[in-house]
Amino acid sequence: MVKICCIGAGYVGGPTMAVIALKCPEIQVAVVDISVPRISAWNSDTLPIYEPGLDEVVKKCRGKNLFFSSDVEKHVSEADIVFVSVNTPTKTQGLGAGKAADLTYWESAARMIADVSKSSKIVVEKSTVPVKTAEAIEKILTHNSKGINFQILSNPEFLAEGTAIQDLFEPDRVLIGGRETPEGQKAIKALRDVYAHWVPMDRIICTNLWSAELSKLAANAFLAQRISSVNAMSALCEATGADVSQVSHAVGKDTRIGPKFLNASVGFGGSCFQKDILNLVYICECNGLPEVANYWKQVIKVNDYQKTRFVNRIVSSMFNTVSGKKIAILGFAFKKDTGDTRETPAIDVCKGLLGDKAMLSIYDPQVSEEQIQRDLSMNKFDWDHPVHLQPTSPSSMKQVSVVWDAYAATKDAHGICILTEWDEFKTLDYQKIYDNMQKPAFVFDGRNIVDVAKLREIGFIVYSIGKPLDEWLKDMPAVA
Ligand SMILES: NC(=O)c1ccc[n+]([C@@H]2O[C@H](COP(=O)([O-])OP(=O)(O)OC[C@H]3O[C@@H](n4cnc5c(N)ncnc54)[C@H](O)[C@@H]3O)[C@@H](O)[C@H]2O)c1
Ligand SMILES: O=c1ccn([C@@H]2O[C@H](COP(=O)(O)OP(=O)(O)O[C@H]3O[C@H](CO)[C@@H](O)[C@H](O)[C@H]3O)[C@@H](O)[C@H]2O)c(=O)[nH]1
Repeated sequence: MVKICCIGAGYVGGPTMAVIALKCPEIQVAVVDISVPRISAWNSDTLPIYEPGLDEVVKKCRGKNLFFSSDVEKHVSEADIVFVSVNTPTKTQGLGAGKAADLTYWESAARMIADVSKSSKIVVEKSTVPVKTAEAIEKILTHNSKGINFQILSNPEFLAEGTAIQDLFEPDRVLIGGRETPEGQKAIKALRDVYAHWVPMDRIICTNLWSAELSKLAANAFLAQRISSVNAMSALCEATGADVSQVSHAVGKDTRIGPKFLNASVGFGGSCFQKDILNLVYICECNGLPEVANYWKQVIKVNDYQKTRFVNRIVSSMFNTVSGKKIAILGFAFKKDTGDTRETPAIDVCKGLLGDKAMLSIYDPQVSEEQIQRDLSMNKFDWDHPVHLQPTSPSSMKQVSVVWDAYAATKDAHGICILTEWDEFKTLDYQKIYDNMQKPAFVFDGRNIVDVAKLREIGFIVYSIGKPLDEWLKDMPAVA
């Protein structure tokens, strides 16, 4: 029986291994993590991450051919294939701080594999890593390997949170990079055989190691670049009276461009886009390519501009101050259908409003009060780390209250900011909300989900990103 072990039971390791276990009943899959609470949660009825469809998959396989354990060394030593799916956040200190990937977790996992292995293994990079990481990992493994053969493969993951199970069931592609030696090719085939249980062969792409590593960074950079492009257009739409949804629709109809990933928003978030682009920028700089680095840096700059622009719109619309005013924040997660808040634009928007002394009342159906308080008190990039590896929660902020209902959040508020596109925000009783708010009542829709005409009819002053401006906002500066 082939044995797989995955180091890192996070957003990638957990769902990916659960799907491999489901699709390959004859393979035994162990997911291990240094975090005992995280492993306990995977073994309980309340999984540590919220992901539609995940519960069902885990329940079908757990205890049969899928196991979650904190006995990392035992499972690694027994495995034929070891996936490494640990976090690779942005470095906060030292050389490359604020840009380069922090490979501390990766390196310690590699050293542990070298220490405990007694038989040959295929080691698979599942984490997103800088191009050429496999070379460094190879050195760590082979210098400690006591004659054991390790083959390194790069098999980056392309799932998106909120649709992880669907993405894993029907991936656009599976990418496997390996050495161009007979042993490397044999290792590629072994991993390809795992995915071939459910992924059509023409969707399994095999490349050299460096192409696979770089393709992951490139894919995220291209996706984020589309969002920054449409967000840049949204500012121009507001200045000219064009409607960004109409522009996106017209542009996306061109089959060379395509309709996906053209939704204007308050900015992209999530643990990947910013981190991976900063990493790409750093690699370009290290390779003497400042023009290429600056090109990609601009994607992040436009994203920061979009978040600042949104905050400035709120403050300038509300008589240039939100000091002491209650603002309802609807949605805190970086996108709908996840409880993940890493790099969520809500952190920057809330911090901007808190800087102007607003009183925030926050509601998100999947994010806990503890997480929100922690995010708002943390330094940039610290929130890239898993909760259990973050500094302990500082005392909670007095200007922030977290409530469990959109109606409680909006009661007596001066304004509402929609920061996550949860479906339930589309069907709220906005008349009831309006009746219970201070007047004039403002809605700032950072996700373009509300019916602007209907809300204006009720009496709201509405700002919706990239849409023709409300009379109220027309002569106010876009960036105060
Ligand atoms: N989140 C996503 O949607 C996504 C998608 C594709 C790729 N990725 C990439 O996958 C990687 C993992 O991301 P994630 O979101 O799953 O991270 P995560 O923080 O949710 O999970 C990583 C886990 O690794 C564990 N860990 C760290 N060092 C360890 C060690 N030495 N031994 C055992 N366990 C260890 C941590 O405790 C944590 O539970 C990152 O490189 C990320 O860029 C993420
Ligand atoms: O048209 C769009 C699409 C997305 N977003 C925002 O972009 C961010 C990222 O969304 P998404 O890409 O759907 O989620 P992630 O889970 O971050 O997935 C991305 O990052 C993963 C980690 O590398 C990759 O595996 C995925 O392929 C890639 O889509 C979120 O804040 C979205 O709200 C927009 O603002 N407009």
